[in-house]
Formats: sequence, structure tokens, C-alpha cells
Amino acid sequence: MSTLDVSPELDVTSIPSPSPISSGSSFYIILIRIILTCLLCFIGYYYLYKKAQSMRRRNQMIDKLPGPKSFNPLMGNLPIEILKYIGADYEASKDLYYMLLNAVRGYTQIYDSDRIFRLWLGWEPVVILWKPENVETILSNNFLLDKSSQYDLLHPWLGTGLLTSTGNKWRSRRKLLVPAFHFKILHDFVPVFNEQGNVMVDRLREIARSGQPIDIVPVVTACTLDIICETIMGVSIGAQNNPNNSYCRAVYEVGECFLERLMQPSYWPDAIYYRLERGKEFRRKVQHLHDFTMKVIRDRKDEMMNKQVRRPSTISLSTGSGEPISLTMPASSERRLAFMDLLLKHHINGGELSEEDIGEEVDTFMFEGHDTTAMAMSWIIYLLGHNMEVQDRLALEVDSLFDDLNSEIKADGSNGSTTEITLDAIKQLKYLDCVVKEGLRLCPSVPLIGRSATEDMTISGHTVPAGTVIYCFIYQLRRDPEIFPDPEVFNPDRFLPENSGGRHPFAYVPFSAGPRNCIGQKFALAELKIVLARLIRHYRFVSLDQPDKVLFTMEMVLRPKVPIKVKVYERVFNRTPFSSPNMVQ
Ligand code: HEM
Repeated sequence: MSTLDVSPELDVTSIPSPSPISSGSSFYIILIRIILTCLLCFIGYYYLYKKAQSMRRRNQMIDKLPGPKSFNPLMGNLPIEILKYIGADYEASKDLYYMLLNAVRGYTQIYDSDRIFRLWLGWEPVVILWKPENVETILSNNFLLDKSSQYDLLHPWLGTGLLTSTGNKWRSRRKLLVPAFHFKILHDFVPVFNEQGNVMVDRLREIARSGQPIDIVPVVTACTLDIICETIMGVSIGAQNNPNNSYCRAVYEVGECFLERLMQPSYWPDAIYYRLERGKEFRRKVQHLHDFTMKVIRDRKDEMMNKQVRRPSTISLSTGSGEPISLTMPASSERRLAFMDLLLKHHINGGELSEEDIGEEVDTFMFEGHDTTAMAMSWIIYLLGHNMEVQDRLALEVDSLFDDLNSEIKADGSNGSTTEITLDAIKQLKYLDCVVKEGLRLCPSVPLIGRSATEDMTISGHTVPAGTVIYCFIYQLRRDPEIFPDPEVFNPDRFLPENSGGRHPFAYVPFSAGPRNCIGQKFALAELKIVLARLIRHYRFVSLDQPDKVLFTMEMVLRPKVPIKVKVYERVFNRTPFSSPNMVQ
């Protein structure tokens, strides 16, 4: 018998007819649905209406600010040529960065009276200002701590570490991290600055003897990368001895992907970017860097917790493509204190930082701490290479640190017994201090500092509405002839105490100022001075390109558009003081 056979016959008359109650309830359901839909439409309409109203209000306020007329609502003030950069790679985007910096510089000439103007970048307005009083209003404001939205594109790489975080997270992190940059801790990093400075001195010897000009930027960058890896993570990557090192390449490539994305608004939405091959590649590379940081952190944590004694070892991690990234972990007995250790101690003692939190801070310091310093040092060498009197005067001052003219230099020109340049010794070099300050004035590594206005503000009598991104244009700030006469001239004497009194404190802020200033400022200055002193002790630099040929471009840091060509000459110490003929090629 089939199962169907046992089913009772369907008696249609037995189907209950809909009761008056159930038909009533479905009516109510329909009614409720209609009401809800109307309510949602109303809320949506009201939201859009309010949004449009506040946009209109914002736009009206923004348009009252000095600034060029917007070409059209889609492009704003962006030049039409920008369209040809859609889909362009990093190399091609370099022209775009150059063009944008030039455009902004051009506008600063037109709107010089109040030193404030607004630009429409597409449909988003930005305000650019460079008057010391206004820069002070922005940077010293304790409630204006949110960065511009461009920083969000750094989140996949740096998470929300100190540079990119906001609000309470930033406040608590900043409080926690400030002691790690205390002067006493800086002392522990001084041997690294000296050793890596010496490696660079050795590297340059070959170059000087070859007589060939070099692009100084990659040489300096390898040195600052070695320094930052050793001081922040306590590992050695040997970038100077192997500039093609896979870790360096990974860091550069991630930086390039970020810049490329920054310049391509179509890449901004995650939903689009991560579907593209470029986005997937970026994610893969970032993941490798993260894995690497976490491996170093966990390794070190193990060592600290189990009090293991480690022999020198190499750790490597696949990059997915090409050779693996490898770093040398020194033996425990040779290991110096690193910034990461301070955070790990806090973590192990039950502090609020997790391993992942330490990871994002380590990545942040690796990112923020090497390119800025590398460009500052490269620009200073370039400026010295055009100003021989300044270089001679600096060399005389640096020589005063050494016992005699031959100390540190053997007869064959190689390093003799090396003298460590200490922080106390550096304090004596007043002219070096002026040279570094003047270098950072003319070529500030960070040319723009962006903040997002959280409320309406009045600046120079103009209202800047809430939500607007405001940029302090550090690059232009220091070109004010009233504050810095002959602003384009490289003249370190303007920073001598007798010449700098009475200057507005916000007229010179290469490290920013106020609550969100550069936490690594003292670290950077000590590193710059020690490495520069080591270089000047051994070499004389001559810049080959005339200043009008070296064009600035504004990437994450202020870079030259073309390589900075420098010729390096060895100083020969025949017990005669430093002077121009006293050098060999
Ligand atoms: C010449 C070298 C350097 C220059 C010119 C420089 C400049 C700056 C500037 C202008 C800012 C503010 C950025 C902003 O508000 O958007 C900043 C922030 C920062 N810098 Fe530096 N920096 C240098 C070196 C370093 C070094 C060596 C480190 C770390 C070892 C470092 C770590 C940071 C961090 C973590 C921040 C974010 C601070 C915060 O938001 O609380 N910087 N730097």
C-alpha cells in the first residue's frame, strides 16, 4: 500500500473559512506596514533634507572664504588634466603630486593678504592657511585633534596607532607612549645612531673613490631604516649592506600602494579597491609586514617571559612572492633596549596594551620614523652641497669634537678607533643645530598638516564650518619674508639666539606643535645631528643640480621630483685644518 492510500480524502468543505478576526489582523498588518514605510520615507527624506540643508549652509559659508571659483560641481578646482591620471600607477602619480603642490603654491601668491584660502577638491572643500597666528589657533586647540580623512587610508597598514587614532584612544596612547621618548631612553639609542652613521661613512668611501655622483636619497634612507628597525624593534635588517633587502622593498612597496590609492579617488571605497588586483596586492603586502611585526613581538615576548638566553639568529617570513623577508635577531647579551621592549614590559605587567596594540604602534613608528628623517637628512646634505662656506664652518665645528685631526681616520682613510658622539657632545655643536633647523625650515619633511574641524571656527574673520578639512601649509609658513628675510636663502645664522628672538612661536613648526606634535622630535634631531656630524667629519658634499632643477613634490613627505645628484669627496687630514683644496676625489 502506498502512503498516499492512507491519506484521508481532502474534504474542501472542512477548510475553515477565514475568521473575521484573522482578516482584521492582516488588515492591521498591512496598515502598520504602510505607516512604517511612510515613516521610513519621511525619516529618509528628513535626513536628506537636513543633510542638503547643512551642506548648503556649509557651502555658502565656504564660498565666502577667499578662493578660486569652482570650475564645476564634480571637479571643483581640480584641473581637468587630472583626469589623465585615473588608473595611473605610483610612478605616473608623481607628476600629479608635483602639479598639486605647484597649484597650491600658486594660490598662496594670490591669497597672500589673509594667508587663507579654500579649494574645492571635487565636491569636498579644504581650507589652506599659513599665517602663524592661524596655525597656532589650529595646532594648539585641544579639541581639534581629528586628522583629515586621508589618514584613514593608512588604517589597513597602521591600524589606529598614535598617528592615526583620535579621541580617547589617542589620548590614552599618547600618555602611555610619551615616557618611551624620554631623554634618558634616547641615550640608549645613541650607539645605534653612531654605528649606523659609521656604516654609511664606510659605504660612501667607495662612492667617493669611484668619483661618480650619486642620488643621495636611497643611501640616506637605507641608513635611517636600519636605525629605526634597531631602535624600535631591536632587530637588524642590514639595509645599508643590502639595499635590495626584501624587508626594505616590502616597506617601500606598501608606501607606494598607499600613495597611488591616495591620488585615485576611485580607489578610496574599500568595496572597489579590494576587488581590484592592486588592492589585493596591497592587502597581501600589508599582511606580510604585519605578520613580520607580530613574529618579532612574540619572539621577544617569549624571550622576556621565559628569560631565555638567545643566540644570534635569523628569522624569516615568506612574502608570498620572491625571497622571504629576513631579519637578524642579536644574541641576548648584545641586545640593546628597543622601544618595543618598553611596550612589552607594560603588556607583560598587565598593562592595557595587547600584542596587537603593540603591533600597530610598532608599525606606526617604523612608518613615521624613517622617511621623515631620511628626507630631512637628504635635503640638508643637498643644501650644504650648494653652500660651501656653511659646510666649511660646520666641518670646523664638528672637528672640535675629536681629539686631533687624525682621530677616527687611519692613514688609508678608513675608520680608525671610532669616537662615539654623545648627546652631551651634540649639545656643544651650536652651528650644527642651526644648520639642521635651517634645513627643516627650507625643506620641511611634512609640508602639510591636516585637521578636521569639529565645530564652526572663526579664522582671520572668516567662518570655517564644522566638518571642513583644514591644512596648515608648513611649506609656505617658513617662506614669509617678514619673519625670515630672504626666505629662499640657506642661512643657518638666522637661528642663532641673537637673530631668532621675538619670532612668533608658530612661525617655525617642522615637527608640528601643540597636543599632537611629533612625539619622535628629540629622537629625530639626535639621529640627524649624530649621523650628519659623522658624515661631515669624513666628507665634503657638492650638489650638482642647480636649485631651479630640483623640484619639490608633496608625497607622504616632501621629496624631490628627480634624484638629488651629489658628488662626495673624501676629506684628507694632513694635520691641516679643513679647507677646500683639502679633499680628494
Ligand atoms: C625630521 C624628522 C621628523 C619630522 C619632520 C616629523 C614631523 C612630524 C609632524 C609634522 C607630525 C604631525 C603630523 C600631523 O599632525 O599630521 C608628526 C607626528 C608624529 N611623528 Fe614625527 N617627524 C619626524 C620624525 C619622527 C620620528 C623619528 C618618529 C618616531 C620614532 C616620529 C613619530 C611620530 C608620531 C608617532 C607622530 C604622531 C603623533 C601624534 O599624533 O600624537 N616622527 N611628526
